[in-house]
Parts: sequence; C-alpha cells; structure tokens
Amino acid sequence: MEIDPEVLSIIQRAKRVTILTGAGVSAESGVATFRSYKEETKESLWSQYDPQKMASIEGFLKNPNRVWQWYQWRRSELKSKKPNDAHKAIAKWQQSKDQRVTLITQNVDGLHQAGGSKDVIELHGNIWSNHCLQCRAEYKGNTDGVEDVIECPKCGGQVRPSVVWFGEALPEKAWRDAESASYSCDVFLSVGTSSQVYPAAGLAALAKSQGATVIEVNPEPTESSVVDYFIVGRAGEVLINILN
Ligand SMILES: CC(C)NC(=O)[C@H](Cc1c[nH]c2ccccc12)NC(=O)[C@H](CCCC/N=C(/NCCC(=O)O)S[C@H]1O[C@H](COP(=O)(O)OP(=O)(O)OC[C@H]2O[C@@H](n3cnc4c(N)ncnc43)[C@H](O)[C@@H]2O)[C@@H](O)[C@H]1O)NC(=O)OCc1ccccc1
Ligand SMILES: [Zn+2]
Repeated sequence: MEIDPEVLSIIQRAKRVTILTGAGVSAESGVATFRSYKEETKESLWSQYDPQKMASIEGFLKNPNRVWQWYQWRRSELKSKKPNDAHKAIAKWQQSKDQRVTLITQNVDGLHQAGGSKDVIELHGNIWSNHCLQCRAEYKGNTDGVEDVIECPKCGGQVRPSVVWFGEALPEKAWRDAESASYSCDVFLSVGTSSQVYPAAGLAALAKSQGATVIEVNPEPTESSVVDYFIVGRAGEVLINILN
C-alpha cells in the first residue's frame, strides 16, 4: 500500500509524535473490536450482551457474576492472542532517537506491552488487573477459572476488573499524561479507533488546537472533522510502511 509522500514526510519530519490507538490496532491479532463485537462473537453466548451495558457499574451491581464471567471469557479469548505488526512497529518507533513518540491506548488487552512498548498510557485500564470496588485495594490473587465474584480479603468488598467502565472517570495520571502529550505534539496519529468514546475521542481536537497535524489510520475512515489526512488501510501494513 502506498502512503501519500507528502503525508509520509510530515510524519517523518515531526519531532514529537503522539499516537492514540483503539480496538482496531488489535484486530489483526484476532481480537474483536467493539464495533464488530456482535459479528465476531456470534458463536458465543456472549454476543447477546451489549458491551456498553456489561462494561458499566450499573451492569456489575445488577449482576456481578455475569459481568465477572464476561471479563473471564474475554481474558480466556485474549490468552491466545499475540501482538501483531502494528504493535511491534509502534514499540520500535518509540525507540526512535530523533522523534519523541508517546503512546496512548484505549485498549485494555495489554498487547502493546506484549509487543515491546514501554510507557503505555492506558486510558481505560488493563483487563489483567483487578481491584476491590469498596476499598480499591489491588487484588493480586490468581483468578484463572474463578466463575463467581471474589470477596476482597481486606474488606469483604467485591473484586472487579481494573478497567474504566462507562460513566466512570479515567485514571487521573493517565488522563493528565494523555492531555499533555496531545498538547505538545507536532503530529497526532489516531490508529484503529472509531473516535466515538469520550473523553479519549477529544484528544485529537486538543492536539489540533495546538497546531498539530492530525492523521488517521483506519480501513474505514471516520467522519472526524479534525483529521487533516486519512491513511486508508490496516494498522499493520500502514505502520510498517511509515517506518521503512
Ligand atoms: C459511547 C460514547 C458515546 N459514550 C461515552 O463516550 C461515555 C459518556 C460520555 C462522556 N463524555 C461524553 C461526551 C459526549 C458523549 C458521551 C460522553 N464516556 C464515558 O463513560 C467515560 C468512560 C469511557 C471508557 C469506557 N471503557 C471502555 N473500555 C474499558 C472497558 C472494557 O473494555 O470492558 S471504552 C471501549 O470502547 C471503545 C471502543 O472504541 P474503539 O477502540 O475505537 O473500537 P471500535 O470497535 O469502536 O472501532 C474500531 C475501529 O478500528 C477500525 N479497524 C478495524 N480493523 C482495523 C485494522 N486492521 N487497522 C486499523 N483500524 C482498524 C474500525 O474501522 C473502527 O473504526 C474504546 O474506548 C474501548 O476502550 N467516562 C466518563 O465520561 O465519565 C464521566 C465522569 C467524569 C468524571 C467523574 C466521573 C465520571
Ligand atoms: Zn476491599
């Protein structure tokens, strides 16, 4: 796939690049995106559940075991997934001597880190960690095969996955770091996200307001009005082309 040479030179000339990724960057690892959730999970009994309802405090309080079991199922699905070319290319890019590359992700799957990325700003948490809903203590016990909600050994509260549910605030430090990386970049690269979920979807506009060039990588371009250049393609092949 050919990337417009003008866009390529804007990216390669940038001193500070901030990358925001979404579920699309893990699609080539076989991880279902939120958009294609129903289609890709139609074999499983979980396809009947709306991710936004399951990924919410209301959903958890209404039926804690069902939400816990949904996360256990997603973890079992993720266990066999490997980082793809996009994850690896971004990790390599972060090692660049002449460009400061900051990685912000909405993904909770940990595949960026598995692909070699350091300092990943996880805006929506990480599915491999758990903490107590009541006292917020991290739960370090092994949860493999545990089908019912675990009781917090410290306060007896309910243990939940350490992801950000809809209606919940983002982790303060992660959000602050994401804001400053968006404010202070020359190029803001939005990769594999439908830019529908806020406040993450507002970061591109933040970067634009500071004069950054906003570039989107997606096989299905969004209608986002802040994007200056659309690179229509899959993350793996596009990022390999940008780096070569
Ligand atoms: C749906 C949306 C309208 N709702 C929201 O944005 C809500 C409400 C809201 C807040 N502000 C607003 C302003 C306007 C409207 C609504 C709101 N936001 C919240 O609730 C946030 C919390 C949002 C975080 C929710 N948690 C997630 N995940 C963790 C859980 C879990 O995973 O279980 S969100 C989750 O969904 C989102 C999915 O989006 P994408 O990643 O973009 O994936 P999607 O499937 O949509 O798209 C994939 C794209 O990839 C492309 N693609 C496919 N293949 C490839 C390929 N091969 N290569 C490249 N691209 C590819 C496709 O074409 C597609 O475009 C991600 O963010 C993901 O993390 N919290 C909050 O606002 O709290 C308040 C508050 C503030 C202070 C104090 C107290 C409370
Ligand atoms: Zn507790």
